[in-house]
Amino acid sequence: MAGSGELKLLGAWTSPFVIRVRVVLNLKSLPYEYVEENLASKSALLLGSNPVRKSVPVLLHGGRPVNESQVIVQYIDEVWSGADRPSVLPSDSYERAVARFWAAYVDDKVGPAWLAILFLSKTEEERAEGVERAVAALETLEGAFADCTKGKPFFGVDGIGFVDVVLGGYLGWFTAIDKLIGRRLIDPARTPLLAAWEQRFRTAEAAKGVVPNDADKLLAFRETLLGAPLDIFQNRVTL
Ligand SMILES: N[C@@H](CCC(=O)N[C@@H](CS)C(=O)NCC(=O)O)C(=O)O
Repeated sequence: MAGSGELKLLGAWTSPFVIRVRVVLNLKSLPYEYVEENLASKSALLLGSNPVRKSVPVLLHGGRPVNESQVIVQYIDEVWSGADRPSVLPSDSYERAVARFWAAYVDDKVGPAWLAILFLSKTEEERAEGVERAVAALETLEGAFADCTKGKPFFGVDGIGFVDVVLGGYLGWFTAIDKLIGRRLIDPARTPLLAAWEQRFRTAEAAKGVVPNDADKLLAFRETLLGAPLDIFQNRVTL
């Protein structure tokens, strides 16, 4: 098994993409050095490690960078496998393909809606439209959850898995959205299975201290971003 003494994660505390990696590092009980990046003034290490995207997360393993959160999660799962390290992806090839499909769906559908609601909508109507798009994607995921889990608590085979961490990374910002719109984005009436899943994920040991739950702090952070002419989001978002 590869050594774990040389892991460094470049991140940002609010980033859904960073959070999913941290949850997996916790699940695997891997010690790592966490470096909080200021995305308005990126470090030379970040720019040198991820020159193409210049984004977080970046995982440095023995000094070598791995980029893109879903790639990082799969890398960690492959390198640190075995009986003492719970697997995030299923061992069965077909089930693995299904998990990858739904993880991609989350970032294709929930990700842009999240950005629209919090950062890109200019009017109440545009925000409401973003909320509806998010809820529609969550309804589709509700069906996937029922199909994939057949009564189990998480998408993963034996606990928190790939789709769980990919979707769970957004839950911090969902807390802020809940406060902004005055109701739960993961609506217990429309998506009861996911609403129960949300509570389980938030309280899981691996998510504690990693998934933010302070809506006011997140909304204050959002205000600073909205007030700054940063290119943090518009580069990669297709609405
Ligand atoms: N697809 C990427 C998205 C990463 C991403 O968008 N990170 C944001 C923070 S939430 C970032 O670093 N933005 C800075 C920039 O793009 O300049 C991943 O999954 O890792």
